[in-house]
Amino acid sequence: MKNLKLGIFGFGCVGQGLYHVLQQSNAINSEIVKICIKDLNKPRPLDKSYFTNQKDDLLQNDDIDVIVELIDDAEAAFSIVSTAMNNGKSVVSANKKMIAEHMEELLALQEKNKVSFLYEASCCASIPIIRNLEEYYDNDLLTSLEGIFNGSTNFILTKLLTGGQTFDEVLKEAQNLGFAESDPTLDVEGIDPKYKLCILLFHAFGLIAKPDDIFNYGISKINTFDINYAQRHNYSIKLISKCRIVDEKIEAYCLPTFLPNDAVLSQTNNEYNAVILETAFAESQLLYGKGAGDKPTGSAVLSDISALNHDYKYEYKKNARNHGKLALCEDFKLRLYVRYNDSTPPLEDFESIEEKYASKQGNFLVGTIQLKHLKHSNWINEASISLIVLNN
Ligand SMILES: NC(=O)C1=CN([C@@H]2O[C@H](COP(=O)(O)OP(=O)(O)OC[C@H]3O[C@@H](n4cnc5c(N)ncnc54)[C@H](OP(=O)(O)O)[C@@H]3O)[C@@H](O)[C@H]2O)C=CC1
Ligand SMILES: N[C@@H](CC=O)C(=O)O
Repeated sequence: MKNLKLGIFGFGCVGQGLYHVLQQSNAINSEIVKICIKDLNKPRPLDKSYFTNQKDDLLQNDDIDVIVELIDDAEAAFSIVSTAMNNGKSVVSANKKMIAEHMEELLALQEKNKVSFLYEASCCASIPIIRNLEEYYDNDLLTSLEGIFNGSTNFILTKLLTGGQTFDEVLKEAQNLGFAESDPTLDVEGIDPKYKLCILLFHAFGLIAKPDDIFNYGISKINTFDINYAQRHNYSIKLISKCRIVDEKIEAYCLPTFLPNDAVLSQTNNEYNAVILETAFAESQLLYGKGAGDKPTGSAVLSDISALNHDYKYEYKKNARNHGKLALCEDFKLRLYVRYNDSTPPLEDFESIEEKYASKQGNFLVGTIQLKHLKHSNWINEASISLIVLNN
């Protein structure tokens, strides 16, 4: 077995999680050579000699074979990862924003430099979804992939539905536990799970989608009125990311969704994530595990480092096979609950309205709308509007 020499960028939640996991695992032979962080004055649980704030101490260091990128700044991460690959080093990353925004450049860098770039931890943290999509679901029978791809929002929704705490209190708890992004807007507005959806869409179907092309709506406007609606109907509320192939087109979105309490995804609580895959013959399959947190995420990073010991690379076979054949589409229907306090949303945007309710506490309608009308409307951004998908 090789003795991999690691240069780690970032020693926050995930960096420290990886350190603990590496200490406790004897499955791989690796050594941390240096750790690059921003602030040299922060107290650290390791000897000072490990740390530097000079990226070239790692990137230009011939003793380092593998760069492990675990920082919270996507643009700095892209520069680090690009330089590392151009210097012939393999890279492991957990940075979904950077990967979703730069997928094409990252593919070219791997190709040009003949290095490996692995990022299992970027999607649903501890759930081994990317390598499964690459290896096990390497066929044309996968038709859809959906699930809960964000630990912080699932933690918040679980606590809000249980009652007793405000949105801000639960968000703070998710931040203290290390689940939330440094900018938690990425979590609560459904942007972080959309980045993950872009990555998984690529590994599932070979389509590179830009984050801006996929519609997302967050959970920040969900209030007691919506929670009461869910409880009256025996529903949970989950932030669902979904993509599926219909007639060589891909329908994809990330939206809060009411689900019956006995649905599999309703049983996925707190920081747990779940992915449901639909295939032609195996039918429905479920992957479940912690979607955020130090050691669960560190464990996925460890698995990538271990894969490098065996010279593992993603082959992106579906990209080669489906290149140019599939495209995102926006003309599909959603059954939607819309809660509003002030003015009624423009009813002409809807194909049909099946229920309209008004009271002193709040108003809602249930209707069917095409994604293209929803995505391009302005009224959905009003502070008093909340959107939640209702499954049939
Ligand atoms: N937290 C989680 O549960 C998960 C996080 N991720 C992803 O992992 C990555 C890291 O997240 P997390 O550990 O939570 O973040 P933290 O905020 O806890 O830690 C970030 C670390 O990055 C360092 N850093 C920031 N910018 C630079 C830079 N330019 N050069 C060197 N070091 C830098 C910081 O240094 P300093 O210590 O000096 O401030 C800090 O050590 C992110 O991309 C995140 O999206 C993925 C899955 C799960
Ligand atoms: N902020 C993210 C961390 C893991 O990707 C989340 O809450 O899921």
